[in-house]
Amino acid sequence: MSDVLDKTGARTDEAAGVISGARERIDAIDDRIIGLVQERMAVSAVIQEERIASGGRRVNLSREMEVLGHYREALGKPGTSLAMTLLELCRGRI
Ligand SMILES: O=C(O)C(=O)C[C@]1(C(=O)O)C=C[C@@H](O)C=C1
Repeated sequence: MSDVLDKTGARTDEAAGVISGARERIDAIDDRIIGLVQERMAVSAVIQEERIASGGRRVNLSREMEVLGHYREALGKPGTSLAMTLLELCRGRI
């Protein structure tokens, strides 16, 4: 079996070609997602720094509930887990 067949798990050259092409698209999408997460972290930091400088707290739980609801409506229950991970990345663990 050739190396590309082995890497993709496919059993034919045709399937291996389709899988390799789709994986390239996934890698490109993941790069964009990572860039958006980093952009989200930077914007979130601006908000948190402004609130703390004004005498407020880093965390705003009512806003976090809105964010969790937004992801849950769009993606179902796993969306809540995704939003919790994003919030942890943006404001640290609480
Ligand atoms: O919207 C805010 O007030 C933020 O501070 C941003 C953010 C977020 O990353 O979405 C981060 C921390 C807060 O607890 C709530 C939400």
